[in-house]
Amino acid sequence: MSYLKVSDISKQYDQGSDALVNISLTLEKGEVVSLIGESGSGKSTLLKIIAGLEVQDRGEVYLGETRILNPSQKLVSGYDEIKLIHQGNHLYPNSTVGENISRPLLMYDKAYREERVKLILEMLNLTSFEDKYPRQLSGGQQQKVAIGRAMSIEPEVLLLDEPFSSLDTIQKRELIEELRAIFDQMQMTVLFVTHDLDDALMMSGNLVILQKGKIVQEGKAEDIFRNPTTYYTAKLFSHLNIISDKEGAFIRPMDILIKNKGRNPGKVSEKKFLIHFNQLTVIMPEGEIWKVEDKERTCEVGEDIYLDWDKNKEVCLSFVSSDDLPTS
Ligand SMILES: Nc1ncnc2c1ncn2[C@@H]1O[C@H](COP(=O)(O)OP(=O)(O)OP(=O)(O)O)[C@@H](O)[C@H]1O
Repeated sequence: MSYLKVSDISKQYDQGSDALVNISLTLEKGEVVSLIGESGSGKSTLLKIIAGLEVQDRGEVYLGETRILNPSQKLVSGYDEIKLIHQGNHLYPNSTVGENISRPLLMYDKAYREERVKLILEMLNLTSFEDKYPRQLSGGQQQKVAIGRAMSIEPEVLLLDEPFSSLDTIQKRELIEELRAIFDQMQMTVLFVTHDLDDALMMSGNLVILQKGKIVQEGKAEDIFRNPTTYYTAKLFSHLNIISDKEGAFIRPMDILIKNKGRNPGKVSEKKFLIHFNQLTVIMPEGEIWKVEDKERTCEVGEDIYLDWDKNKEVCLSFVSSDDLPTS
């Protein structure tokens, strides 16, 4: 039996606009899943409903055998077993790191509190910061303290709602890697919400993709990358070049081979130096604009090149709405 079960959840804030539509998903104990979706796709609403902090119109959430009650069904909303952490989780500015982490443990005896705080500080590599105040910490360290505070009462499930969006890319990657190792070690069940695919992949290879309140695809990242079912999921991973003589077929810039002669002629109109390759903009015979990765960095603006690719690498979609495609 699944551990965290979200069953057929729907939610409308205003009549006529769906925030969530028939959302079902399950997490096993110790599973870490990244939930990705653009702004307004319903990610925060879903996490709040899972945590018992928002009222859904339909559907249920279970943690093991326990049904999670929403604020209309329970006097004090929320559960110690399910902790929601977001960017706005402010620390108490006049309390030290140690005091912040021990705050939720006030009703426990002193010895247990001290032991738990010590353990969390060690786990998060924050022992030397125990007596410091939040203002003396970096943004990443403050977020770690917020997570430590949520973990102090030993929750079963952590729901992370873009908690690192204020951090720079390097800080964020290091923190995600560090936390992932801790979650594995503690067998913590985690749903990590982000709008950034790189962050999602750093945290977990198991993805759930949300678009306009609906789950459009879920599974292993590699499978979604190679076999996306919608244009939106395909486009999350990279730019897609439209293969004009094949309906619903696309080729990713990284899957294109650049040749001196052959088929698919094009003219390089722009070259951008990126970390792992030069990104070329190529004008194709019918005026289509393609993006191509020049890994050898040999092509120049104005050059005529020929493009080739393995047919197996083509992304073929059975339905593409004209609204999805770029207008050019
Ligand atoms: N309290 C509210 N009252 C009315 N509408 C709301 C409320 N909260 C969210 N919504 C609407 O519900 C939809 C989903 O919002 P939600 O915040 O869950 O999305 P999100 O994916 O978390 O977005 P973001 O990444 O920008 O935080 C949006 O259209 C939003 O405008």
